[in-house]
Amino acid sequence: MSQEFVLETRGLTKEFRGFTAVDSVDLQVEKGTIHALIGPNGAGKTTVFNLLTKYLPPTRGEILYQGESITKLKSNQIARKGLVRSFQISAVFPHMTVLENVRVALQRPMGNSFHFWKHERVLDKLNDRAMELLESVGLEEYSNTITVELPYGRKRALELATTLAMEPTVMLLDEPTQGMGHEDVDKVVELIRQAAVGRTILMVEHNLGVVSKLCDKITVLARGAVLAEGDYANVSQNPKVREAYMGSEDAEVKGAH
Ligand SMILES: Nc1ncnc2c1ncn2[C@@H]1O[C@H](COP(=O)(O)OP(=O)(O)OP(=O)(O)O)[C@@H](O)[C@H]1O
Repeated sequence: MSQEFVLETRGLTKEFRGFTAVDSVDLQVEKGTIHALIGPNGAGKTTVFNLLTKYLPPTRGEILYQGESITKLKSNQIARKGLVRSFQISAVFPHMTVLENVRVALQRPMGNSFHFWKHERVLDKLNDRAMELLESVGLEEYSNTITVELPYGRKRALELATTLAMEPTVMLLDEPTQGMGHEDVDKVVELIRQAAVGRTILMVEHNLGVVSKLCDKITVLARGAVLAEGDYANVSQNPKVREAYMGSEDAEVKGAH
């Protein structure tokens, strides 16, 4: 048992009809850290995330969470154990208000999310907690806004609030700053930093500036395998990493400053 690692993969492999998208990946995520999974397009990052959150079954290998094998568990089972993925496509209900979305998320751990419309009064009791969560992501003034009307960056903040409602121990963030302008990126970086207090975060992130600011440890994937690992300074100087990113050194330098 490796207690120091809250999340670990051993020989994790995914083949799609003979094509190896994830190749014997040994990932070790230390408790209390913000860990990034980076790599060029097609490196296998999304597939690793899909394996970790059980959207896909692995071809081979093992996944351990808090020292226990979760290889055979389902998505909802691991979410209940505290391994929760955020920033998924449509993680929120667009036609509910912002507050309603958080209340629904607060109901999820209780396993009765499908009956939320029947218990309006019960849900009202959750308002305080929901407002607290909205405050924690700076959305209190948007509580009565219909979610579809939220600006993009705010929608992401709401997704973070709905994830926090599930009281995750480990949060998996899938490209949290994707498609955002500078200002929103800075806000989300700050939110992630706050959300990371007392938790562990594993994130796939293309913006290397964000990675350099936030992450304690970086695992670089290339062609499905781990190419390098370390802190940003280490990894960004690694010639193998620079080569794998071919021509994107510019982006790296720009992104980091
Ligand atoms: N369901 C699938 N069937 C076949 N091949 C797949 C499938 N999913 C992913 N792949 C292939 O596996 C490889 C890894 O893809 P993946 O999406 O995990 O990479 P990524 O690092 O997330 O890329 P990006 O940065 O572009 O999102 C790619 O070559 C992709 O075409």
